[in-house]
Amino acid sequence: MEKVVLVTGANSGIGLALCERLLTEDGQLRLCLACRNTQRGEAARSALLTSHSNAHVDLLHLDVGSVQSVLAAAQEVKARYNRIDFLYLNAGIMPNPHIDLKAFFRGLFSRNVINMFATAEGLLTQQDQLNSDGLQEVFATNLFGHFLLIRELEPLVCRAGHTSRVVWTSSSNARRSAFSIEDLQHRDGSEPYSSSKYASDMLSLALNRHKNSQGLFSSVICPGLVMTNLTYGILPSFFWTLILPIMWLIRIFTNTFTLTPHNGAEALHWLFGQNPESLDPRAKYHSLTSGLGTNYTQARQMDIDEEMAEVLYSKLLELERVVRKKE
Ligand SMILES: NC(=O)C1=CN([C@@H]2O[C@H](COP(=O)(O)OP(=O)(O)OC[C@H]3O[C@@H](n4cnc5c(N)ncnc54)[C@H](OP(=O)(O)O)[C@@H]3O)[C@@H](O)[C@H]2O)C=CC1
Ligand SMILES: CC(C)=CCC[C@@H](C)[C@H]1CC[C@H]2C3=C(CC[C@]12C)[C@@]1(C)CCC(=O)[C@@H](C)[C@@H]1CC3
Repeated sequence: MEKVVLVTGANSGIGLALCERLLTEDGQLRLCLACRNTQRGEAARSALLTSHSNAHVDLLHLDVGSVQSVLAAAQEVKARYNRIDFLYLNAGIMPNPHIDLKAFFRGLFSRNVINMFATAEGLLTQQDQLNSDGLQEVFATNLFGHFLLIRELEPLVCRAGHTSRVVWTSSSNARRSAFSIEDLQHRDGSEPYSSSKYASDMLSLALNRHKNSQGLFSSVICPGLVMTNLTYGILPSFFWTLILPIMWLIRIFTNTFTLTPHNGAEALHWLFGQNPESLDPRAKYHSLTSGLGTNYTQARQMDIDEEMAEVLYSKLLELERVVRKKE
């Protein structure tokens, strides 16, 4: 039976590389590229069909940062497919990033240097804003839109006698200290990206608790540091060009500099071949690349408070009720 796979943020970076790898692995797939920009989505679809001419690749208009778009896209998915085997929740943003250069140079000469390059802890802040639904944009895009999508697609992913999978593209930048259960949307802080990624780690755990019995299994991954539109937005492009040789050098010392979207998609691709019952719901699966360029996936335990994950889950359900009422 052909598998149905939906990928959000599929038109570039890690999402597009994942699609390429999945089609190479399984030519029978029905792949749905969920993209907010139809032109960019069409370009990605054409590129995939150039290398996989017999593949089934569909396009879906989806802006995960908009409640109305998520509801409309979910209706469309339910009309097109009768089940979803894999839901890759990969779309993500980091708007207006700011690097603390002082902290960077301090970190460079400290014992924490490897961790700093792997997680960017203490280096990055962002400026977030409200979207047209009155939600914080980073929270709405990286977390809530995806949550709403899962809820809407429950008839296709929670089916008796059938297993479906949700995979979140999280980050090693996810940090417990950046998240507050009193301020889910991170209105008052300056690390909305870290907060939203930590929330996705918790939500994955809660989804497993609530939905495993209905055949839905959730996992989280970190792609490592990958050169994509997201990272190019952090520093001016001439700077990246300048330091790129240094970055390839750093790769000798840390396996988290995966650098290419193909390498970054390793854990996403690896999960595709795994039996969900063999996975650890408390683990984050990291894409890693050795100094010699070999890709592999490693499970690392997440720093998660199960009780807080439950509270987050119920708060998201409550917010869902509120936004549905508005709609
Ligand atoms: N690059 C890295 O080092 C790391 C990335 N990640 C995560 O990987 C994921 C993929 O990012 P990456 O490939 O790096 O960056 P890209 O910017 O290349 O990809 C992000 C994708 O998400 C899409 N997207 C953004 N906002 C929305 C939206 N509102 N609705 C629908 N799609 C949207 C983008 O579409 P569009 O082209 O229209 O903008 C794009 O296709 C993100 O979740 C990111 O947080 C995690 C750790 C490290
Ligand atoms: C390599 C040199 C000499 C300088 C680059 C310094 C920073 C720009 C760089 C160091 C660690 C990086 C990093 C990320 C962005 C760029 C850095 C801060 C991320 C935050 C990108 C998005 C993610 O989700 C994280 C996993 C990355 C963690 C490391």
